[in-house]
Amino acid sequence: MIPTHELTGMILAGGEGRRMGGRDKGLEPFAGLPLVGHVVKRLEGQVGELLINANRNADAYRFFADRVIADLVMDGAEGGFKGPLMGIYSGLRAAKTPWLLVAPCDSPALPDDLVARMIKGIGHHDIAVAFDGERLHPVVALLRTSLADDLAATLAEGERKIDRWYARHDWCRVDMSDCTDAFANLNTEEEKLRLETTLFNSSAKEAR
Ligand SMILES: Nc1nc2c(ncn2[C@@H]2O[C@H](COP(=O)(O)OP(=O)(O)OP(=O)(O)O)[C@@H](O)[C@H]2O)c(=O)[nH]1
Ligand SMILES: [Mg+2]
Repeated sequence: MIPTHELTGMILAGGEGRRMGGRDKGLEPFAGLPLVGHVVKRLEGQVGELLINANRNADAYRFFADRVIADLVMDGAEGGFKGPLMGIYSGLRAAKTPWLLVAPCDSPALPDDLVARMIKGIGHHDIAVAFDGERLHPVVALLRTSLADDLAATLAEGERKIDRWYARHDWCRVDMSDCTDAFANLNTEEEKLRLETTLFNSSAKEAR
C-alpha cells in the first residue's frame, strides 16, 4: 500500500475553458466555493503535498494548495495550452514522491474516498485509471512519477492522447461503477447550473 507521504496530489486546472467563454474553470463559483475547492476537499489530508496545475491566476490558486505549477514547455517547442497530458507530465516532474494522484478541477462530486480507492485498486500496476462502469476517466489517475522520462519522449513525438500513453504501460482500471454520478464534470455554463441544482438539492435533502 502507498503511504500518504509517498503520494503527491495534483488538481488539473490548466485548461482554457473555451466552452465556458474562456473563463478559468477552477475558479468558477460553484455551490458556494470556487470549483477547485470542492476537489481540494476530496484530496486534502490524504496526500503528502497538494499541487494545483494552472496556467493563469496562480495567485488565486495558491490559497488552495501547497504549490501551484504551470505546464512545462518542452525543449524547442512553443508554449501554450498543449492539453491535459502536458499537465500530467508537469506534475510527474514537480512531484517529490514516487506516486502522483491526478484529479480534474471540474468534477466537484468525486467520491470522498477517492484516494483510498485508487491506492487499493492499483495493486502492482504502474498506472491506475478510474472507471465509472461505462467510461474510463483518464484525468482521474494514480501514476508512478518515474514515468516522467517516458512521457517526455512520448510528448516529443507529438502524442497528446492520455489513454494512448497509458496503453503503452502496465495500467489497470479502478472500478467505481457504484458511484457513476461522482464523475459528472462541467464544461459549459449550462452544465454548471444544472449540476449545481442537482448536487445542491441532493445534499440539502441529506442534511434534512
Ligand atoms: N495543464 C493543462 N491542463 C489542461 C489543459 N487543457 C485542459 N486541461 C485540464 O484537463 C481537464 C479536462 O479538460 P477540459 O474539460 O477540456 O477543460 P478545458 O480544456 O479547460 O475546457 P475547454 O477549453 O472547453 O475544452 C481540466 O481539468 C482542464 O483544466 C492544458 O492545456 N494544460
Ligand atoms: Mg479541453
